[in-house]
Parts: sequence; structure tokens; C-alpha cells
Amino acid sequence: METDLRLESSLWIGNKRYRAVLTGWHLKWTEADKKNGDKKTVSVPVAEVVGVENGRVEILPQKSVEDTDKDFTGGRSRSTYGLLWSLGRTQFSCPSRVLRDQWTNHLRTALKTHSPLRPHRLLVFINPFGGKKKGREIYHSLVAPLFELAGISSHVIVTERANQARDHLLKKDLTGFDGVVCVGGDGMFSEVLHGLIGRTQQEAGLCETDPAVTLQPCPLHIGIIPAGSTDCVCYATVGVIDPVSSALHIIIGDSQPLDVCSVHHASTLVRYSVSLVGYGFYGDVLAESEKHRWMGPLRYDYSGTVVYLSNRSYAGIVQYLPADPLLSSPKDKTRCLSGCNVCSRSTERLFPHTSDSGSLYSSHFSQYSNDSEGEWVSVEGRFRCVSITCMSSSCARSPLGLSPSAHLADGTGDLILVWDTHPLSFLKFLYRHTSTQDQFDLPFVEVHRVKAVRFSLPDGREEEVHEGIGELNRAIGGEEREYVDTVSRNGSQQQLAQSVVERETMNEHKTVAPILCGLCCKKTPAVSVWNCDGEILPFTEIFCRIHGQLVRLYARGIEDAAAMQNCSQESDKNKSRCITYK
Ligand SMILES: CCCCCCCCCCCCC/C=C/[C@@H](O)[C@H](COP(=O)(O)O)NC(=O)CCCCCCCCCCCCCCC
Ligand SMILES: Nc1ncnc2c1ncn2[C@@H]1O[C@H](COP(=O)(O)OP(=O)(O)O)[C@@H](O)[C@H]1O
Ligand SMILES: [Ca+2]
Repeated sequence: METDLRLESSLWIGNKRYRAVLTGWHLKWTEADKKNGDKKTVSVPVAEVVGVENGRVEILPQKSVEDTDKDFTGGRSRSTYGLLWSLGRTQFSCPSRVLRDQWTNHLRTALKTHSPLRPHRLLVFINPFGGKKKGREIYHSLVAPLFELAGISSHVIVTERANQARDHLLKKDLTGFDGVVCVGGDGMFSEVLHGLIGRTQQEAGLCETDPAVTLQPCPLHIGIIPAGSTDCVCYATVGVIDPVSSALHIIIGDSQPLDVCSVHHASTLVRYSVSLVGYGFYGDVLAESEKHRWMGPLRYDYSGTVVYLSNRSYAGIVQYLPADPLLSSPKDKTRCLSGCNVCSRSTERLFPHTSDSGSLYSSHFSQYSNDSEGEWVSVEGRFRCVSITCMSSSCARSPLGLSPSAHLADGTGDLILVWDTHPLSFLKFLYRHTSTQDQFDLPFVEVHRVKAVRFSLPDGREEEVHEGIGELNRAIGGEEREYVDTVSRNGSQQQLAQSVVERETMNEHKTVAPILCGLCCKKTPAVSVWNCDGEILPFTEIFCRIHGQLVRLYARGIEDAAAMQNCSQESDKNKSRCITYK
């Protein structure tokens, strides 16, 4: 194969002559008319070539093609500033049309051979209302021209309502698509996640509601074009919030597996999460922020301050099943980077080649179904917040994230327990998220690497909740509203939807109660709400299980410092960016 693809000839870039060679994995060109010592070679990995077109092609701001006989244009992704990628474009001239056709054909074949995961056809969902409401503009001006250059055909749907993307993925024909792209924030990603996981289990005949079931990994890749408020999934898997970089990762078919946490209540599946399942502070911030959506991304800072000032803590019982401490630890000060060893070993464990040992993982989890508490650890008390995250959850507000040493794809999550403490100590904890200072090195903070977590209220709390809600209802003249369906999807899930609706009245109030009580009535509410990747959960008592590598993203994780150092040699400006993103 290597030898078939090899091609070598003279090529011109501008008026300089180069000796160019395609070896299969690399396209290299070296100045031909210079002394040996002065010769510079440019080497482009075929895997990073975006596309090849005949003629002289301009891409931005608008595509134009000058259809000449002896030219071809190559586009490649290249890192300009650290993790920020841009499109590099080179126009080559050949001595003859025959040679030009040979070059373009060889390059296209090399692309197919060496990057099998490159998408040909994508389903794109744009949320026109996410973040600063720029989703459409971002896609059409920055992303679509790159997809076109790469020869990707895309079917674009601008959503008209929440959950449209999820419902489409659950019900419509997806034949021929290699991946699904969401243009929006974490909420939009979550819709795609639910749609794809649900669809995959439906087709595999598996029951999503049973936490003991080993779910089937999704065959379609997910691409994220960031255009939301927090964009945590994009930040934690690509390292920057930049639509062009993300589009290039999609085009070249990068692949990053991701752990997913399923959240259950009684015998129902409530939701899936990849970044944050948070009770207490983060739940209250989300509930408060929903009233201020008009503020855009700033609503979280405003609500964060309001909730901080209301100074609350909540009683709860947290039980967790620790992960194997020999594999990794949330306090080991390592970071999950591209090609991470901990995650690679996890891939071998999760997807062993022999079908016999395939049952290892599922049998291990069978202990959930019979509720064996063997290895479970239980703690009870008052918490400022309880958070579970499957990955670092880094974002612009917190560049290292909720759990800086968490892994994207190791089959575990990190449980962060922040015990009730003095308001200033809690502020110190929050503030440490904004720097490299260790937020776990505080006496009231615990972090555990886990495979599953259960949260429940101490005895009698549920009654307090009912009483509190009754009181509140009388005070504000509350009426019953219909709960907006977040999980119902099709026939097999009707029961689940029904049970959600049945609990509607109480849950609506659980959402409003903490905020109103905290701010107006000056009474500490009994319960908070769960923030699940930006959605408020309708239940307080939940059970979470981490599913290793359930989905794959078009991303490659954060590239390590050495790779970034190369780019930093280009200019001082680059250097500062590289260090920032390290
Ligand atoms: C004093 C500074 C404190 C900074 C604390 C920062 C911790 C940030 C951790 C963020 C983890 C994010 C996990 C991702 C969640 C998203 O899925 C989810 C949905 O995103 P979407 O709207 O884009 O769809 N986003 C969220 O739920 C947002 C959570 C954000 C919490 C921010 C809290 C800001 C706190 C400011 C406190 C200020 C105290 C000031 C006291 C005087
Ligand atoms: N057309 C639409 N109208 C209203 N809501 C939508 C629409 N499309 C998607 N949504 C919902 O909007 C929510 C927020 O979207 P997201 O893209 O995450 O932006 P943000 O990061 O600003 O919250 C998501 O939960 C999604 O389900
Ligand atoms: Ca993980």
C-alpha cells in the first residue's frame, strides 16, 4: 500500500521549485534550487490534510476557484497558537496536467487509506438561541466553507424548539451519516448525547433504565462546534473554544472516547451526563440562572454571586463505590492528555478482543442489581455541594476544571464532597477553581474516584420538603404546572415519561423552593436541586453509574506541552498562548 501511494516529482509554489514526495503518511516538499545546508523541508502528515482540489482555490472569506490545468490546492489543519488550529492553504503548480491529476488522485487515496474515520456525511443541528445567539452565523461563515473544502456533505437543521435534535436522532432515518454535529452549548450537546445513546440502545434491544445493563457504545461520532454559554465539553476535549479548531478536528476524523454517567431514580433513567452532576451550590446556581437567561453566559456569574451570598448547605447521605485506587487517583496531579495511558489501558479493559472476557465488566456491575453494599462507602452530613464529573470539566471560568486530574475515558468519575464550612472558606474553595491552586487541598473538601454514587436524604427530610412546599405554595398562591418532558422519547419510554409527569408538582416546587426561601423568606430550604449538565433534575434521590467510553467525539483531547512547545517557536505571541493553554 505504502509503495502504491508513493509519488515524487518537482512542484512549484509561487515561483520557487520544490522536490515533493508523498510517502503515504506524509507529504513533504524541499526547496530544490538551494545548497544542501540551506534546504528546508516542510512535512505535512496526510492525516492532517483537510482537502485537495484542482485549480487555484481561495477559501476565505469566500470560496473561489480558478480552474487551471496544472495547479492544485491543498488545505491542511495546523496549530497556529497552541491548541488553536487554523486552515493552512498551499497552491502547487505542476509541469503538466497529467502529473497534476496524479498528485490529486494519490493524495485523495492517501486520505482515505490513512484516516478511515474522516466523515463523508454529517447531520448538523444548530441551536440559534444558544450562548450569544450566534450559532447560525458561526456555522455558515466559519465551518461550512471548511466542510465544503473537505468534500463533506452536510444536512443542516436549525432547531425550532428544545429537544428537536434529540427527537430527530431517536426517530428519524440516520442511514449514511458518519457523525452528528451540534452547534451550541453543553445543553445542545446533551440533546445529541441523549438521542444517540437512546437510539443505539433501542437498536441493540437494551433497556436503558436498568443501571446494571452494560450499554452499547454509539457508532456515530459527535462533533461540537462551540456556540453556547459554558461549552465545557468542547473545552475539556479540545482545549480551546474555537469553532475553526473544532471544525478541523471533525474534518480529519479525530476520535476521542468519552465516559458517560447515567442518572437513575427508583427504576427510571433520569438523564445522562458527561460534565457535571451537582447538588447544592451548582444546582442552586442553575435554578437561579434560569430566570436570567436574557443575560446570556453572564447569568451564571450573576447567579453564582446571588447563591453564594445566600450561604446554604444541605443535609444528605452520599454512598459511593470507589474505583480501583491502583489505576489512578484524583489527587495524583496528572492531567489527561492526548494519547493518555490511563484511558488507553481502560480501552483494553472495556473492550477486550476476546469475546469470552467481554462479560468481565458487566458481571462486575451485576452487584448493582442485587444492591450488594460490599465495597460501598457511606457518608452523611451537611454539604455545600456534592459534585460528580466524568471528566475534568474545564471551561473558561475554570481552566483546569472541577477535577483537574479526571480522565476523559477511564470508565470512572470523580465525586467531590464539600462539607459545610465557613462562607469565606467556601469562597476560597470556589476561587481556587480559577487558578492552578489545588481546590482539594482544603480540610472540608474530599474527592474520590468512583464507579457509582447514590444520594439520598436523611430520614424525615422528604416530609420536611413536602411541608416546606405546602407552606410556600400557600404563601405564593402556587398553581400546578405541567412538567416539560425531558426524558420521554418513544413507546418503550412512555412509562418513564409518565412517572416523571406524576412527580411534577412536587418537583417544580423543589426547583423554586430553595431560591425563594433563601432569598425572600430567609429560611434555609431542606433540599437543593441537581444540576445535570445544565438541566435541573426532577428528583432529589438519585443513583449514578459511570459507563466507560460510551460515546466518541471528533476530538483528540488536550495535546501535551511538548507538542505545544513546537508551535511556540513560531512567534512570541504564539509562545504566550501555548503557555496559557498548557
Ligand atoms: C469566585 C470564582 C468562582 C468560580 C468558580 C467556578 C467553578 C466553575 C466550574 C464549572 C463547571 C462547569 C460544568 C459544566 C456545566 C454545564 O454543563 C452547564 C450548562 O452549560 P450551558 O449553559 O453552556 O449549556 N453549566 C452550568 O451549569 C454552569 C455552572 C457554572 C457555575 C458558575 C459559578 C460561578 C460562581 C461565581 C461565584 C462568585 C462568588 C462571588 C462572591 C462574592
Ligand atoms: N430552537 C430552540 N429553541 C429553544 N431552545 C432550544 C432550541 N434548540 C435547542 N434548545 C435548547 O436550548 C438549551 C440551551 O442550549 P445551549 O446550546 O446549550 O446554549 P447555552 O449554553 O447558552 O445554554 C438546550 O438545552 C437545548 O435543548
Ligand atoms: Ca472519566
